[in-house]
Amino acid sequence: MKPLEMLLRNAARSQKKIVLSEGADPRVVQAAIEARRQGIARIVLVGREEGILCQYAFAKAKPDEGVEIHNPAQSPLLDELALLYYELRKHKGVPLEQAICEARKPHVYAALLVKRGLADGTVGGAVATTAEIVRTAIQVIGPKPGSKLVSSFFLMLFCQMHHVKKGAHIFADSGLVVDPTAEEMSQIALASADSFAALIGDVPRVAMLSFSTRGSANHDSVSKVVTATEMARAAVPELLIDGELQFDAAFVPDVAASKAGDSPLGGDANIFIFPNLESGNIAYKIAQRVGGAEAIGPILQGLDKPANDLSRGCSAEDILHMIAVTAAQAEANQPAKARQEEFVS
Ligand SMILES: CC(C)(COP(=O)(O)OP(=O)(O)OC[C@H]1O[C@@H](n2cnc3c(N)ncnc32)[C@H](O)[C@@H]1OP(=O)(O)O)[C@@H](O)C(=O)NCCC(=O)NCCS
Ligand SMILES: CC(=O)OP(=O)(O)O
Repeated sequence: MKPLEMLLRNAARSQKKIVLSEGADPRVVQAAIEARRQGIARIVLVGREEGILCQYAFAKAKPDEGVEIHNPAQSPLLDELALLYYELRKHKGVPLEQAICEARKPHVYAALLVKRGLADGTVGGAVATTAEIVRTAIQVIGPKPGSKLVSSFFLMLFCQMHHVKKGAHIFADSGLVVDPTAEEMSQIALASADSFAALIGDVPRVAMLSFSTRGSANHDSVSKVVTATEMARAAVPELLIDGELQFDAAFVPDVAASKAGDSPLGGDANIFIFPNLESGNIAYKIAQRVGGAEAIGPILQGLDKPANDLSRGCSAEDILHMIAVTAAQAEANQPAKARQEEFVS
């Protein structure tokens, strides 16, 4: 089964409640309509009710029983959520009055719903910038126990006729950590390997990318990638990882054979870790816009609960796919015991 079909089918099975913080955006409403039509998730749309219903009317549709509309300013949950925000941020000197203002902001309200356990995950960023969405996710939902670094990745689906290699790949970090240290780059690699296994169910094969292969160039930024690879290998010896490699040596078996004949990846990596956000962000947009890859992201990893971003250039279909990914992350997060109880009841 194709990775996207698998994600959509698994989302439909789990019936998670996903909050869309930009509820009145026409692409968001289209995605909500399609998510309900395909039975992928229950949806909370955050925003002014008139604006949201207006978009439904344009689309000649009406919200069904699986859709809730929350206007933060009029929500009966506002006081409780503002208090929760205050508790989370008072150690940073945030006063209660400011907490109330913050909780009225749609993306903050959405993250608070997830933090409070009233929804399973949130998606925003069709309008807001990545910095706004990510800062809120980090401050409200927070890193999961044992994880210091929150990072992001794109699920890149190669499924066009011209794609010689088809299937799911990860590009990271293409959205969040601007200039990772070697240690941070190794953490991004390990988190991406876990995300790939959880979402796609395949064995991760990680390439640590550079403009150099096996010492063909000399520079501090090359040394960083070599050190990051060693750190990741030391932390998880069984992980299939190699670096420093150029993209062709990581992706094309013939080139791998000539440039890095000893590479355990053999030019068949499925996870590509970039040395910085410049290369990661530019690469995903070129692969998407020139190469015709389907790009789902930025998907955040290392958070306690799912909160995901979008590119402002996204389509309704991109948002639909992100709803499915968010549901899959929520399902993967859920302890096995809780899943069993849900299954029995
Ligand atoms: C994510 C981002 C907004 C954080 O930057 P910032 O808000 O200036 O960071 P700050 O240093 O002020 O940190 C804000 C909070 O987040 C925490 N934080 C920042 N980055 C973090 C990370 N990667 N993991 C975990 N925590 C992080 C800080 O510890 C701080 O916590 P606190 O408020 O409780 O003290 C920043 O990394 C960024 O702008 N990234 C690029 C986003 C972007 O434009 N991408 C391109 C398009 S996709
Ligand atoms: C991920 C990303 O690049 O987001 P945007 O296009 O909104 O800047």
